[in-house]
Amino acid sequence: MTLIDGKALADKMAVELKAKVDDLKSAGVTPGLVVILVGENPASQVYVRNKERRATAAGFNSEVIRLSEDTTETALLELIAQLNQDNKWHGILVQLPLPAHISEEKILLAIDPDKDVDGFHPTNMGRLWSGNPVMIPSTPAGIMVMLETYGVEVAGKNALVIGRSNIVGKPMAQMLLDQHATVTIAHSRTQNLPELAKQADILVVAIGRGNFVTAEFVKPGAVVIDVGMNRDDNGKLIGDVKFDEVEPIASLMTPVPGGVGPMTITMLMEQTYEAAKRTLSK
Ligand SMILES: Nc1nc2c(c(=O)[nH]1)N[C@@H](CN(C=O)c1ccc(C(=O)N[C@@H](CCC(=O)O)C(=O)O)cc1)CN2
Ligand SMILES: [Mg+2]
Repeated sequence: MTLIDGKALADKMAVELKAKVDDLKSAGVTPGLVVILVGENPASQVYVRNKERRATAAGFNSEVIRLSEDTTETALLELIAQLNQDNKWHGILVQLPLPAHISEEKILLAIDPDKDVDGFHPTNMGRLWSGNPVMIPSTPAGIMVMLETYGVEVAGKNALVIGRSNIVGKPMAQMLLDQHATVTIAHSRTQNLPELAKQADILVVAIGRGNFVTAEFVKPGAVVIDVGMNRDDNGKLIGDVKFDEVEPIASLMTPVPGGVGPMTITMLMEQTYEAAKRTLSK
């Protein structure tokens, strides 16, 4: 089994991005990423800090707007409307999850689709599904880059995506389909899931249950991508795949941590850069 080193790939891409950003700056455009964080979710605080750090390291203009837990939906909508108008920002990102009193759907709909670096706006989801991707969700985008980098042939292969979220499962399925895989989407109510999974050449697991995928799910030689981030009873970070069991069966596999996660923020930076570059030709 070969381990897919997401961390090393992310670091390499960050170096290359810095050079591309320097060129873009010479042409008069500095990519700008603004991140909005509402509330005190500890994991979100870590992710947002990492985004800010990585944006600054890439040479972007970068700002984090931290709002209190009791921020109203109206206030957040007004802020987004302002940022949509501000040419300094090529990417606007609202960190999820939002507090329960704010509608995620309404907020995501308010972001200018051309600044929606997460690719969560229905316009961008529709662009992706109609074969004309512009801004795409960074987690599945990072997985596609990992597959390509590690020479995984996708065309004609059986790919099974376990999980149907808008953030990972659905866009992942479309990106694999776009590369001519035969794609199945499974989820918590799928019957005979181990049997189904055992037919997959490429297995992407984003179901959000620790150690869910065991040896009986995996075809010998399969490529196994683990999007899960769960805590075990001791507080240790674990994936959706039972690593020790699957490792002897798979040909290629992502670890948790150090696999899919680091590539997520890398792809966010790439998309912000691309959005900034597009303003040159406007
Ligand atoms: N607006 C968004 N909200 C959320 C997204 C998103 O893409 N856009 N995704 C997740 C959180 N997330 C980025 O925001 C994210 C999660 C995890 C990682 C990561 O690098 N994970 C590491 C482990 C980190 C740890 O030790 O806890 C890894 O897997 O190696 C990056 C980004 C939900 N919200
Ligand atoms: Mg993303």
